[in-house]
Amino acid sequence: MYELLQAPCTREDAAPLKDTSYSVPAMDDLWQITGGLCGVVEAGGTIGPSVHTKLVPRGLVVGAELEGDGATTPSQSLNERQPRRWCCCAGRESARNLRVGSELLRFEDLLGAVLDTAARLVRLVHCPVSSGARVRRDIVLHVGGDEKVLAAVNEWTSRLNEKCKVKGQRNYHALINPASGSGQAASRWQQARELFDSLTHLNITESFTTRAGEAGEIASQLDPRQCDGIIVVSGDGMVHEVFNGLASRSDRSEALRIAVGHIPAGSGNALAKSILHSSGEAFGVLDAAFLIAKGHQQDLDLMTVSQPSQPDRTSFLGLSAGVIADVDLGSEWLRFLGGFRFTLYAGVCIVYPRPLLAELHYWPSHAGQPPMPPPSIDSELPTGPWASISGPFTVFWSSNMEWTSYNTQLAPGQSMEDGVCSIVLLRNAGRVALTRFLLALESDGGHLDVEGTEKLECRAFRLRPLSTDARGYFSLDGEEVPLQPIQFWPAGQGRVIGSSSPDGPIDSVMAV
Ligand SMILES: Nc1ncnc2c1ncn2[C@@H]1O[C@H](COP(=O)(O)OP(=O)(O)OP(=O)(O)O)[C@@H](O)[C@H]1O
Repeated sequence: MYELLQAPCTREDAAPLKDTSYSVPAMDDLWQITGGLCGVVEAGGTIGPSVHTKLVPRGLVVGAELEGDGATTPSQSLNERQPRRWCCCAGRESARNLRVGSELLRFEDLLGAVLDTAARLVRLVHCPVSSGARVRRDIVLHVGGDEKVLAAVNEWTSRLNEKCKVKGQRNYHALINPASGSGQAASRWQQARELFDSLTHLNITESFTTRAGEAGEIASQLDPRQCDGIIVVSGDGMVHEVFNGLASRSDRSEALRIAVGHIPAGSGNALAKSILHSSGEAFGVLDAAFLIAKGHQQDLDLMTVSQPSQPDRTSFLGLSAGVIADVDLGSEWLRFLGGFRFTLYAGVCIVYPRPLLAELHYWPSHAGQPPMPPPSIDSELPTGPWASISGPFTVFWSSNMEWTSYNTQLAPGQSMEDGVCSIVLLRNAGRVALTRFLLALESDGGHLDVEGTEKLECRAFRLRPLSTDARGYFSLDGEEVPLQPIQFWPAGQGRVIGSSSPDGPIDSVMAV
C-alpha cells in the first residue's frame, strides 16, 4: 500500500493536495505516475502545508545528506533543528535531471546509485563541475520502511543507473608508476581509487611498477577476455610501453581491444589531455577518473615506427626533433619540477638551439592510405604521391593527437582516430622566431600563426638525418630513440577509455 503524501515539488502541473490513499502495486506504475523516481525525506518537525502532492511509498526515503570534498552546501544538510522535506523526482519533467530537495543533479554528472541494503543507504555518486573542474559531491539517502520498500528502492537504483549511462561491469588493471613526473602518482591514484571504490561496477586490480619496462610486460600478458582496460597512472612514456606491450602480442588485434585509460601523473600527459579535451572535460585527476568510471571508449590511431637495426615499435603520439626534443629529453634531470621543467629548459634551448638537418618524405593525407605492409626502413619508398622537403628543422614535431602535452595544443581540431598525422615545422629559424613559436605554444594553437611555421597533414612519413654526426634527440612518444632514419606507417587503432559519447547499449529506459 502506498499513500499520497505531501511534499514540496517543483512540477507546475502536479495535482493539488488530496488527503487520500492510493494503491500502487508495481514500481513500474509508480514510475509512470510520478514521472520517475520518488521519495520523501523528513528530518525532524512535522509535515507542513504544501501546495503540491507527490505519490510516494511511505518511508521510501527518510533522510538525506550531501557529502563532498568540502563543497557541501550547509543549507542542504539535514538536521533536527532545521526540519526539511525532500522530494526526489525525475523523468517526465526532465529526462536529464534528478531533483533531490533543492538540488538538481544532472544524470550525466552521476556515476550511479549504490544501495547498501544492510545500512539501508543509497549513495548517489555525484561529480558535478564546479569552477570548471569536477568535484566529488555524493548524496546519501537513508532508506526507511520494510523489505518491500527496500525492493522498490533496489529497482529505483537500477533505473537510475541506466539513466546515468555508465558502462556495465568492468575489470580494469591499474599500473601506477611511482617514478613518474614529480613523484605524485601514488597520491593521484589514491584520489581516483576512492572514486572507483565507491562504485560497484568497477573491479580494479592494481600494480605499482618497480622498474622501466614492467608495464609493457604486464600489458603483454593480460587476458583480453578478463581485462576490459588498463589504467595508466603515469606519463606518456608508460602509455607508450602499454600500447607496445599490447601491439607486440601474437593476438594483437584481440589485445588492442583492451582499452587504455590515463590518469595524468607524468610531466606531459598528452593522452590524458587529448581524451579529456575531446570529451569536454577539464584537465584533472578526478576529471580523468570520472571519464574512466563512465567507461565509454574511443579509437586511437597507432603507427608502426621503424628504424635501422631496431625492433619495430608502436607509437600513439608522435615524434619530436630539434629544439622540441631537446626541451623534452634534455630536461629529464629537472623531472622533480613537474611540467615546469619544459618551460625552464626552453629558455636554454633558445640560447643554444640545435636544429636537425634532415630530409622528410611524407604521404599527404588527401592521397588516401599508403600501401601495406610498411616497407623496410633500409629499402626505397614504394612509388606513390610522396612529397619531400628538407631542413634544417629548428622544430620538427609530428602528432597523432591534438595535444602533445597538457598545455600544448599542437594540432587544434585534430581527431585522434582519422588516420591523419600532423607535422608542425619551423625551418631554419632565428632566435626571435623560435622564441615567438615557443611562447605561442601555450596559446591554443597560436604557434601556427607565427611567421615561418608550417603544418602538414600526412598518413605516413620517413625522416632521414642528413649528417652522420647529427646531434640532438629523437623523442618518440616522449621516450628517446636513436637519431637515425625513422619511418612512421599506419598500424590500425587501439582503444582509449574516455569519451563524451556513450558507446554502449545503455540508453535511458525513460525516453521522454
Ligand atoms: N618504478 C619505476 N622506477 C623507474 N622507472 C620506472 C618505474 N616504473 C616505470 N618506469 C619508467 O619510467 C619512465 C617514465 O615514465 P613516464 O614517461 O610515464 O613518466 P614521465 O616521463 O614523468 O611523463 P611524461 O612522459 O608525460 O613526460 C617510463 O619509461 C617507465 O618505463
